[in-house]
Amino acid sequence: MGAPPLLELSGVSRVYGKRTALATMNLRLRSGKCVALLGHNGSGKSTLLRIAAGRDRPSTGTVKFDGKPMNENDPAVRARVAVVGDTAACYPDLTVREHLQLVAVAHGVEDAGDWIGHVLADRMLTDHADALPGALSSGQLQSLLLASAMVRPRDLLLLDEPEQRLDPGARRRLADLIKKETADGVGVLLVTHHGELARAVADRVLVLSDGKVVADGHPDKVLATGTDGLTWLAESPDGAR
Ligand SMILES: Nc1ncnc2c1ncn2[C@@H]1O[C@H](COP(=O)(O)OP(=O)(O)OP(=O)(O)O)[C@@H](O)[C@H]1O
Repeated sequence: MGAPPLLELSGVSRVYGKRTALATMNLRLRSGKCVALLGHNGSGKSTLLRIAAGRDRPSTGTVKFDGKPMNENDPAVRARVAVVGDTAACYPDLTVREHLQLVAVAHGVEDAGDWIGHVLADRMLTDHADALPGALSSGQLQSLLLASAMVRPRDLLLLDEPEQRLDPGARRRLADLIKKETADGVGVLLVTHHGELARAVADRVLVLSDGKVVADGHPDKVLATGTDGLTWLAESPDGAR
């Protein structure tokens, strides 16, 4: 029997009161692959990502990480799953470098100094290494969140709109980062509003609309070029290409 998928959602749905945020769906992610989730505001992308991270429980269905039920509180899960969310959780009195040192220490990474230096340079934060979060621009803060995920071990990387607030150059570096992650064998689940980013990095794209999967396949099949650049098929009223 082959290895189980890194992440497997089976029959997962999420209902809040009377609202179905996520209709029943299945998703498998293998190591070294990137699945991108696209869709309008409120279509259920972040709900799915939170469930995948074990931060929220599905109303139905199961979530397995490496063949075992996903449990965010399991130390093995916390050691192997990195999440870059949409909220900037920084300590106001720790510098950029101290944040990265803290994450490295918390995850048992020894002698992280050189690697932290590399990550700082990679995210264009070297000149801001000694700055407090309050002195960073919003794009630099987003880069710090990404850098925090890079200084710790990970087999699964969950990214919720990581392109937010990044300029085109920083978005290109983000695409390079995601491609390097998958090349290193990390499985990446990417929530994004950016079709170009999804096309650049994803092996598969899922489009959600009102909590339902309305398109699923290779980026070239799912993503079409619209008047304002890449858009997704489901955006056209009749779903036609
Ligand atoms: N804790 C909650 N309680 C009630 N409803 C919620 C909760 N979280 C999300 N929802 C609802 O579930 C639906 C899906 O929300 P979700 O945040 O997953 O959308 P999204 O696709 O990530 O949107 P965006 O692109 O705006 O980030 C929305 O209608 C939202 O209002």
